[in-house]
Amino acid sequence: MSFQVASEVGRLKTVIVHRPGKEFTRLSPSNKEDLLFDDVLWLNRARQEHDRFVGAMAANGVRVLHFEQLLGEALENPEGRDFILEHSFAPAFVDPEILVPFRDYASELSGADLAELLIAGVTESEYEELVGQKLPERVASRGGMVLPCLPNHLFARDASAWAYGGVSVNLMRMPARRRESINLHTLYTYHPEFAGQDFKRWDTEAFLAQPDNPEFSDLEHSIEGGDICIIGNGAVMVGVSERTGLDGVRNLARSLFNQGAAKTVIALKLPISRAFMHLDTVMTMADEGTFLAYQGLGKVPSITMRPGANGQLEETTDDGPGMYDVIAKALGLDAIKVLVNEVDPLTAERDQWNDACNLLALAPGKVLAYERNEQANAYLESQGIEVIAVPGAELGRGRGGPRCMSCPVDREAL
Ligand SMILES: NC(=[NH2+])NCCC[C@H](N)C(=O)O
Repeated sequence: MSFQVASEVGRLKTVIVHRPGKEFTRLSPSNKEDLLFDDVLWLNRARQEHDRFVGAMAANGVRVLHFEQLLGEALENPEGRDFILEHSFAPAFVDPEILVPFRDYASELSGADLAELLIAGVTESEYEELVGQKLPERVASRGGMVLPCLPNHLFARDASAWAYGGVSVNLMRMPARRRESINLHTLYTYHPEFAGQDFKRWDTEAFLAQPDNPEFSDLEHSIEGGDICIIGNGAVMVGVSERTGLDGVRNLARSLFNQGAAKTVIALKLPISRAFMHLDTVMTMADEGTFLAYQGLGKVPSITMRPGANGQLEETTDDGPGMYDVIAKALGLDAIKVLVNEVDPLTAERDQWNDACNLLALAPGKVLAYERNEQANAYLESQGIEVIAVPGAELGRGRGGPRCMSCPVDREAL
C-alpha cells in the first residue's frame, strides 16, 4: 500500500471508513448531545446507506478499508493491545474502582472482539454479565455506560488525517471523541499494513501528551481532520474553528515544514458554531483550483504560515477581503474558482446543515454528495461537476457527509 495524499481531488485510491455498528444502539435522547449527535439513528438503515456510500467508491476503483476490521487486526499485536488497554482503560474514561477487573476482562478478548468493545462501549447492565462482578453502587447509579461508546468513528476524517507523505493523529477537542485518537494511533503503529511503512507522523508529540490525560485543558492545541484541507502544490488549508485551535494549526505547520512536506499552511478563521464545526462543513474542493463554499461563509480572515528562519513560522495575515487571493497564491494560480450557490439564505442554511458543501472528490470534477441536497447538487452539475448522489437520511443525523465519513490514505497526485 502506498501512503500519499497530495491533493483533495486527485483520483482517490485508498480510503478508511467506519460502517456504523453496535455503538449506535447506545445513542439515546439523553446522551446524544454529549455524543455530538442531533438525533438517534435507525441503525439498519444507516448501515444500508453506508453500504451504498462504500459501493459508490468501490465502483469507482477505490480500495475501501474498514476501520473496525483494521483495529481488530492491529489488536492481535500484543504491543498494540497493551497500548490500548493502558490508555483506554484509564481513569480518564473508566471509573478507577472497576478499572482492574474490567481491563483484565478486555485483555482476554480476541482482537476483533476487543475492537468492537472499544467502539461500542459497555453499558452498566452488560458489565456485570461480561466481567462477572457486581458494579459498585456508586458506579451503577449513573445510568450510563461504564465505557462510553464512540459513535463518531463514523466520521473517519476527524481523528486522523493524511497530508502529503504522512498522517496526523489528532488531539480532539470534545471529550466524547478523545478515545478515537488512541484507536487510530494503535492502528497506524501496530497494524501490519501500516507498521514500519514509509510514511511520517505529523503529530507525535502532541498526541503522546494527550492519550488519556484527564486535564487536557489546552484547547488551543486541538486539531481535527475536518478542518484540514490538502489543497495541493505543497499547501494545506486549515480551519480555526469550534474544534481546531490556532496552536494546533501551528504545530501541524511546523511538523510539515520540518520534514519539507509542505511549504504553505493557511489558517482560516471560521465563526465558532456547531453548524460551522469544521472547515469541510462550509468549504470543500470539487476540482483542480475549484471550491464549493456556503454562501454564509463569505470571506474570512486568514494567517498564512511559511517556513521562516531557525525553524520559526513566518506568518502573514489577511483580514478577509484577500481570502481567495491568498488561496490562489498558495496554489500557484492566478485565481481560484469558488462556486457559491446563490439561493435564498434559508435554503442555503438548510442545505449547509445537511452537508451540501461536504463533498468527497473521487477524481477531479467528480464528487460524492448526499442525494437529499437535490437543488445544491443540480447547481454543482450546472457548473460542470459530476455528482454521484448517495443516501444520507440516517447518516447525516450526526452532521457529517461523504467527506467527513472518509479518511483518504492514498490519492493520486494531480
Ligand atoms: N469533518 C466533519 N465535518 N465531521 C463531522 C463530525 C460530526 C460529529 N458528530 C461531531 O460533532 O464531531
